[in-house]
Amino acid sequence: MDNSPVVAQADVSLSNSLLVSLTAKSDSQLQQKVGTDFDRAMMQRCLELARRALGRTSPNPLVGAVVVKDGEIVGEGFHPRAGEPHAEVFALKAAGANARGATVYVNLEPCNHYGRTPPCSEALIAAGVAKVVVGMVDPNPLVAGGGIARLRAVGIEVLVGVEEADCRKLNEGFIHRILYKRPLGILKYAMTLDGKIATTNGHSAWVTNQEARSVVHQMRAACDAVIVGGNTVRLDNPRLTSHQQEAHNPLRVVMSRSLNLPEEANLWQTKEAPTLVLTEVGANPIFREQLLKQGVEVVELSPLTPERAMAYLYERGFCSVLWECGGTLAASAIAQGAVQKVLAFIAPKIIGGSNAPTPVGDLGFTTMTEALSLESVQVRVVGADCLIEGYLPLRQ
Ligand SMILES: Nc1nc(O)c(N)c(N[C@@H]2O[C@H](COP(=O)(O)O)[C@@H](O)[C@H]2O)n1
Ligand SMILES: [Zn+2]
Repeated sequence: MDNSPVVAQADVSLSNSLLVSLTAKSDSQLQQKVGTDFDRAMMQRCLELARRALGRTSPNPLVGAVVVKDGEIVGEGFHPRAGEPHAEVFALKAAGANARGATVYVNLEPCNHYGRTPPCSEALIAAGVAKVVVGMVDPNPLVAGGGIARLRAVGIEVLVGVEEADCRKLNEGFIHRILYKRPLGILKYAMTLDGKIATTNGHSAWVTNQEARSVVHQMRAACDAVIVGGNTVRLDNPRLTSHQQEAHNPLRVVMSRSLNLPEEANLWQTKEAPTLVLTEVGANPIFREQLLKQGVEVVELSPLTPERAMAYLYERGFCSVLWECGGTLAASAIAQGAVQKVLAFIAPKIIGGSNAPTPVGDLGFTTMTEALSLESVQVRVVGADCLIEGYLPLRQ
């Protein structure tokens, strides 16, 4: 009898965006279903609304809210950016008097503090809502259950944990930022089936197909910054934008100790998206001036390391940073704890070349037992390519 994984094979041929979990069960399968089908559908609507501000809310989270009265949506809203009102406030405003006695759905616990804006808990109480359905507790110590407690204290029914896995995934950068005081570092690379990211002479356009490259563009739209090293600028001359009209473009960051970079590069064109060059104190002052004249921001950090870069980007309010660098920088970023998540595109191509570059340089490991085993691994087929996504084990 043929015991091959027929389901996976069949699905792969049917869909080019199929998600196959390598683990026995995916996170959402493992998660107990909370709420009714209607509750879950409303929470998914909140997530959809929240995504409208993808890449634009940091250091704040992505939040959407829906007000439901007598089974009908009477108000919706999302948080557009830090400093502007929260999702709940927009949704309550849209609902107007209909908010009295209504149920409010929101993917993150309503806040209960005065930050840049007043507490949403008080706005919900003032609007006279009867019930609040929450996707996840806010990890922000200023909230951390306080919003839920405040609502319950005045007799508002609160249900927590509806579609929690999806809510956490959408705001994984925000959660990581709050818990670890660093942006979430995501290492993305594209390699051939034989593990090469370019040919021996550095040519890499393109390892993967258009579909995979479009997924990368979407990833960029969701991130606050994308980092490359000087070598990537010299060899690939990338644009690092999201390549979509309305979408957010991340801050494009180049790490270069020497500032020995090309005079002309797509990254020095800053009309479409901003560029920041991180360098060492005093490096190549003439070229530094040239960059500044073209509108490129230059910041000196000594010593210039991935950890220092992430600490700096945290201070700038970033939640997520995409590492699109070569193997040497990727290895230091991993070694210094600047990477938590890996997105590896694998193209079914073989290029060979014993000196062709690979995605991760030397980590100093000598035995296979030292290998970093990714967790919560998911495999997705994207066009003709494959995307493996997973998380590095948390460092103690
Ligand atoms: N529930 C909820 N909805 C939103 O739309 C939000 N932006 C948040 N954010 C929480 O409040 C903090 C930011 O407060 P300010 O915008 O500075 O007033 C943020 O860290 C989250 O904890 N929550
Ligand atoms: Zn709020």
